[in-house]
Amino acid sequence: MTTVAVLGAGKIGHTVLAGLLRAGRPGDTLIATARRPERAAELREALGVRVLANAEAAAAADVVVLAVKPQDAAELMTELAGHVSASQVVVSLCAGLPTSFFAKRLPDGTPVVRAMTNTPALVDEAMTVVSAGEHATEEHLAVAEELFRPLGKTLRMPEAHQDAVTALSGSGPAYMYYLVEAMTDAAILLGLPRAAAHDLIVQTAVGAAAMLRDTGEHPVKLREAVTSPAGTTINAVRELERHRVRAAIADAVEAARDRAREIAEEQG
Ligand SMILES: NC(=O)C1=CN([C@@H]2O[C@H](COP(=O)(O)OP(=O)(O)OC[C@H]3O[C@@H](n4cnc5c(N)ncnc54)[C@H](O)[C@@H]3O)[C@@H](O)[C@H]2O)C=CC1
Ligand SMILES: O=C(O)[C@@H]1CCC=N1
Repeated sequence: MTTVAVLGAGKIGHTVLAGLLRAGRPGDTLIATARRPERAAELREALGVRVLANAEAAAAADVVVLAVKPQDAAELMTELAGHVSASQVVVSLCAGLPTSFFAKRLPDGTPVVRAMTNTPALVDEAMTVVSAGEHATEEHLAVAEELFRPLGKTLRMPEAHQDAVTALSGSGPAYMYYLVEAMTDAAILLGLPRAAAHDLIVQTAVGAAAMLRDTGEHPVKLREAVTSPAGTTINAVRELERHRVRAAIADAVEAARDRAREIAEEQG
């Protein structure tokens, strides 16, 4: 079995490691790195994986997962100099950074896969999109897919789509939680107890998501089925349109995509 090192085991790195352990991967095939010694101790205790220095971790792994913030990636690559070779696969989770960012800092020919997952990996419901960099072959993409498959769904897309993917499914859970928060406020306005409102909204979100997934119906059809003539739902939909919520969502997703592009420019 391959050895996987997750460099920078913060929120998403920890989530990936925990998911792989849940899927039955032996702890001794996993390595984590952390900046602070307290974090390293936490990871050892919570996950039972090895926690090493970045260079040591990378050298010992077949698959090197980069899970630091994009702003910390260049420094990390300096630390890895001489410890990664073209026989390994580097999988970057860094928002915005193209595979070329890593390729020019790694030995010639090192395969780099750009991946974007999301936090529902915590409950094995992630959406992960993988894209091949210049030296990544079918085999390397398969390695990355195999890594993320236990955490939810995986999809291959050309790297050119990754900034849009980041804005959509990478950041997407935050938009869903924002909607839940807003609906909870609305429920409070209507006088519902907060705990009951939370349960109503969460089950409604879960039910609607299951309908989308299990029926395969177009969302418009599903919405129409809820919207009775001269009923209540159409009044709410009219307000959403009046407040230009559809346009606001388009602007929001575009702004996230633009930020991914900006990160790449800032980091060079
Ligand atoms: N949070 C999310 O939903 C998602 C995040 N990502 C990407 O994953 C990466 C990490 O994001 P988060 O986990 O949210 O951030 P985070 O800040 O929780 O995790 C990053 C971790 O890297 C550590 N770190 C930084 N430099 C290091 C170094 N040189 N050596 C060892 N550890 C180092 C930090 O101490 C921190 O614990 C980012 O590039 C982000 O774009 C990708 C998909 C989803
Ligand atoms: O907000 C961010 O930059 C990261 C990337 C996608 C989700 N979280």
